[in-house]
Amino acid sequence: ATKPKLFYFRGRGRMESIRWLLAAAGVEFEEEFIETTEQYEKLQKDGRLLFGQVPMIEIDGMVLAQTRAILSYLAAKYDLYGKDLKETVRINMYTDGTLDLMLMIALAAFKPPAEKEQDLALVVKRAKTRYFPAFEKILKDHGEDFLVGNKFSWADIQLLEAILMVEELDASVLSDFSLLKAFKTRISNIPTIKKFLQPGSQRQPPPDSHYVKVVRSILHF
Ligand SMILES: CCCCC[C@H]1O[C@@H](O)C[C@@H]1SC[C@H](NC(=O)CC[C@H](N)C(=O)O)C(=O)NCC(=O)O
Repeated sequence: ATKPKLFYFRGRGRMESIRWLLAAAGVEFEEEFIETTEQYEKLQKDGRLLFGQVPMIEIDGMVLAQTRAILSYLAAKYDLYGKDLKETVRINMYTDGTLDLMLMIALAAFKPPAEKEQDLALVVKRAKTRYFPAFEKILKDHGEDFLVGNKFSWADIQLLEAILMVEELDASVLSDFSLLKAFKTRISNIPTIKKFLQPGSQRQPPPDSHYVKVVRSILHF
């Protein structure tokens, strides 16, 4: 069978959570990195970008857009989406939260230095006062190894991704969250994730000025 193919810039952005979900599910995927306006405009002209936007992924004979729609499809396809609707809605709540937090980081990369610093300080504050306390409580109340139904799900994958991303901004961010520290170790040791965390995997590095320049030049903003 042909592997899923991802179309995005050579960076994290909105595509990184899709890379994480595929990797955690043990699914090999290919990428076409959009580095020039010509590439982007060809995809648009060929009608392959629903709303003229990326992320776009080709999978199972479909051309999919919209990050959350893609993530939901993959979670369901690889049995990472709960055993019933009540578990699925919890997974959606948790992943909407971690996606909100990660998109704050992604967008900060495009701000001028002073504003970027303020935005990233706010990300760490939100993580420490809003998001991580919520997940610490969920783990405490639930008393299981995973966030939902004591089975590994998309919610666990994305929380680990968010924890690691915030730790890149402040390495001590989990100091007050002992259950999250244990969660991080546990989920990082899941073989498919452990492999994805090794150098040389398809995981993208934090956004740098080159990446910002390329995206700006392609999207003309
Ligand atoms: C470092 C991370 C990248 C930051 C920049 C990205 O975040 C977004 O704000 C823009 C890009 S991602 C690229 C952007 N894509 C989206 O905004 C998709 C939003 C959609 N709701 C989704 O979730 O997939 C894009 O194609 N824009 C062209 C344009 O709309 O005409």
